[in-house]
Amino acid sequence: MLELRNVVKTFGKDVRAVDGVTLSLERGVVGLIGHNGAGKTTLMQMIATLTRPSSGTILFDGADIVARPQEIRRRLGYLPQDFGVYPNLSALEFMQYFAALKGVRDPGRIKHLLELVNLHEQARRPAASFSGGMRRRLGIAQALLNDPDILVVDEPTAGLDPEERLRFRNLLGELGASKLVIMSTHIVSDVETIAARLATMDAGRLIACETPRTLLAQARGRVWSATVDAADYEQLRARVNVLHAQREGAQVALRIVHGVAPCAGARVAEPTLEEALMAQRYAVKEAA
Ligand SMILES: Nc1ncnc2c1ncn2[C@@H]1O[C@H](COP(=O)(O)OP(=O)(O)OP(=O)(O)O)[C@@H](O)[C@H]1O
Repeated sequence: MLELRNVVKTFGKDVRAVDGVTLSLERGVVGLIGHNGAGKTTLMQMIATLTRPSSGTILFDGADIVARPQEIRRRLGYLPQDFGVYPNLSALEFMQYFAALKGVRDPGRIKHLLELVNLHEQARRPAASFSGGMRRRLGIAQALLNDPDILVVDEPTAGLDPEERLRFRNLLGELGASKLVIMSTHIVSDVETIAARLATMDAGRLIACETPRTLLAQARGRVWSATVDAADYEQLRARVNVLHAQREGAQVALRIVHGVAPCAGARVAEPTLEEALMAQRYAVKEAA
């Protein structure tokens, strides 16, 4: 469906925001994970045809989207990181406004989408009174007006409370059954139950794009739990990658990623997905 071949985006002489990304994506939710500045937004903006690659190719169902951006625009929904609503418009008016801009004439579609994002009961309230989560759900509803095949959402869960997060996650998971949904986030738990694949980026590069199952399998045997004396902790920390440390009186309970047992008494632990991603990051760094 979507194919990126050696995509590069540079800003000025020094910044390689996206550095040679090659990636092939089909239907389902893809979580795009990376630290601040990893290149997620730039990559998504190129897919959304809001900025052009400096080099490389992006194909959507075989069509080059740089040469023919309309091929993907017709079938794309995009929710930018800094999505804003018009405070004086109600949710219904907002949707009517965007439906008119996008040439969507079916009023039933607006009703359906407001129900889908669970805003139908607040449809006549001005958006100024909406919470962050409600605003973002309205953003998803407008991105779905044209019934897109590909939905690109840039950090939609930032600043949401746990309940809104869960609601949003479930909504994107449902949409992933019939569409390619690309969602960037810093927070692994936002995508771990819904993502078919996790694409990790670091300094513009794609580290890997794997299923959660593969990531966990790769990390198995490399994540350890251990409890050490606080006095030994500093020394150990200088030698191995510590994922988590919790002080318990004179001792420290640790989760560690390491190829072999990191210290006496360490036990192999079942990795969480977040730990598996960190283990992958360390493995790439060590190989470099
Ligand atoms: N218009 C621009 N001009 C110059 N540099 C830019 C521009 N846009 C992005 N960058 C730089 O490119 C790099 C990647 O930025 P990008 O916003 O894509 O990262 P990100 O992973 O989305 O980060 P965040 O999680 O903070 O949104 C950063 O070093 C950023 O400063």
